[in-house]
Amino acid sequence: MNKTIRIGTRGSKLALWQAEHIASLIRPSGYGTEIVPIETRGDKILDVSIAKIGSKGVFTEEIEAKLLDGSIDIAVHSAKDLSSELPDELELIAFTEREAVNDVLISNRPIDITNGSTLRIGTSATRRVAFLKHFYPNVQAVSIRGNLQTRFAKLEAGECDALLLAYAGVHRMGFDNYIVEKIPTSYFVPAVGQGCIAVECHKKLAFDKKEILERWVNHPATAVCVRAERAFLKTLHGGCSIPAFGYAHFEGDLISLKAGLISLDGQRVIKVKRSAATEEAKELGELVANEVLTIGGEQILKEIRQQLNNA
Ligand SMILES: NCc1[nH]cc(CCC(=O)O)c1CC(=O)O
Repeated sequence: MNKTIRIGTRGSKLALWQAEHIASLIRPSGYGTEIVPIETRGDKILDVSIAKIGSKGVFTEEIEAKLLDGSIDIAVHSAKDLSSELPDELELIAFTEREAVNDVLISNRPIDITNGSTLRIGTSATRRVAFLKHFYPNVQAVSIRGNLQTRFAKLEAGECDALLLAYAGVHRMGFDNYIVEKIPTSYFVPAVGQGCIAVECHKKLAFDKKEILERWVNHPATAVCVRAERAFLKTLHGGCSIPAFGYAHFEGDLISLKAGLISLDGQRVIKVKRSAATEEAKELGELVANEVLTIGGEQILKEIRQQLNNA
């Protein structure tokens, strides 16, 4: 029996860290691991914002091709970067235990975001730009792309006064010392899947390997929450380029999901919070999404599609 799990991943430092983390969870099982770095379209195109090149699969297509042809066993992704719809032959088999899901403000000097008339905050995620406009109308959002190291270099070079990033990535890359503020999830709701690492595989992956992943890598409580969030996103037909947000966590025995949409100008926030039993995670996501669509989300999505087409 072949007892080596071949792990496909993007080649960025964060992606390699995540793949290495998955390998470290697999290792105690007795199975070996091999990491296979794969370059994606999203890694090559650095000068246009992701929203404009069309988000669908830019960081995953080449990796999924290798899952389909069997040259890797699993692919490791930030759960956040995964499109809500996978190719039919593939599935998500494991989600790692989630750490802090917050966004954080990063700088090399003290920053007061509430007094931000002259602050330039580097970010390119549509959700963060819209939330900045909504909660901190005085700050200026400047588009900063590239991997985390590139973004830090741009901060150091003075292209912005601070960066707005996911805590998870900052922490994994060892940049904790630069965190000047942890922004509460109570109002700055994270992106779907933020802080969680997802493992994707072929539905026909060998049974023993599937069992290893389910037993040693998957964290059931996180998995059920992220599945609720992803059901929400799927019902909106959204990828990572729409300003949707969604965060589920346990409140006692129930999953509580807070999710919604924000208009690109930050003017309108549609937010719904509901809870359900764990067996109903998927239905919870769908229910919340349909409610968001009904109370104004449909209109926001329509406007966003028009604006992205015209950009
Ligand atoms: N969109 C890029 C991306 N994808 C995953 C992470 C960090 C890790 C995570 O959120 O799980 C980041 C960087 C960021 O948003 O700051």
